[in-house]
Amino acid sequence: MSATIIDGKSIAAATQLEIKSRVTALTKRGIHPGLAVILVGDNPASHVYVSNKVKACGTVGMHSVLEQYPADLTESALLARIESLNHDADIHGILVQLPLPPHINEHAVLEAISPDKDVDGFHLINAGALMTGQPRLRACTPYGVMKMLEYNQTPIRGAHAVIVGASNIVGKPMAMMLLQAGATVTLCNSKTRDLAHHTRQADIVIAAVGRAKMITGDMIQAGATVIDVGINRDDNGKLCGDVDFDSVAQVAGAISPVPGGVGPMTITMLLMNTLEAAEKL
Ligand SMILES: Nc1nc2c(c(=O)[nH]1)N[C@@H](CN(C=O)c1ccc(C(=O)N[C@@H](CCC(=O)O)C(=O)O)cc1)CN2
Repeated sequence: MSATIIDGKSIAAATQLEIKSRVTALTKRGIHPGLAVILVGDNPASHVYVSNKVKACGTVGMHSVLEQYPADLTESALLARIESLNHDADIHGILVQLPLPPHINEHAVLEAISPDKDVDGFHLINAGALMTGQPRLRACTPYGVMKMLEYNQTPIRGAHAVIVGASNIVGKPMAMMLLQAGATVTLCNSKTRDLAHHTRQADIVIAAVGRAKMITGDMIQAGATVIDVGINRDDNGKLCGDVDFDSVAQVAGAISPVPGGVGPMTITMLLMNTLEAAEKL
């Protein structure tokens, strides 16, 4: 293996130290940043993610509340709860864990969160602000990827970045952040013809397509930086990303692992957004 490992766990720990000192300073001024996390239903992975988010709040000295509701919670009851949190002075960030049960309209829920407390950065106002180059609260996963590229000192201005996966929560905001930082961006999707033709031209590859190990070493330019956003299980049930780590690490200049890469940064940037929302007060 020749690639440098971009260690999300240690970048997350360093970033959390910075967040902690800003939380302490803000608390001394009488504002104690607070996050409300809402979980509807019993998706086992979501349970792990929300409890890790609440635990991380404790690590940096933030106030948090975890609200868990059964899968048959009505959409109107959820909207009413969000409206009440929008007016709660102790809460600076509101997060509704996705996915939601199918009977609840995800768009309606995300738009119900006050844009000033939308620490996921999914509200139309925050997505639009990012798109027009005036970022407010940013989507946590791509925000975390930007931090990882910064720590790795990956040149972005003038680089060609290829993103595989065009979701609203990762691919599209990722494209906007890289564009804003001066990259030339190619945004691929599941129907892109000859995907390898695109990825082979990239200085930076962001894999966020949700298919285990689909980006292989022969698809990567020598020396490229490869960030793996995927969270999948391989045939043996082992956690893996969208990148075939062993073959890609032979050719890439730098690579992020799964686990221990983007995941811990997603949670850390949620803390950063909550802090920034409280600081804006
Ligand atoms: N409201 C939101 N819902 C979802 C988001 C989101 O950003 N906001 N993203 C994903 C899930 N997610 C955060 O919620 C998330 C996924 C994975 C990790 C993580 O730390 N993964 C670890 C591995 C964990 C494991 O062992 O299973 C890693 O990669 O090291 C953090 C957050 C969908 N929903």
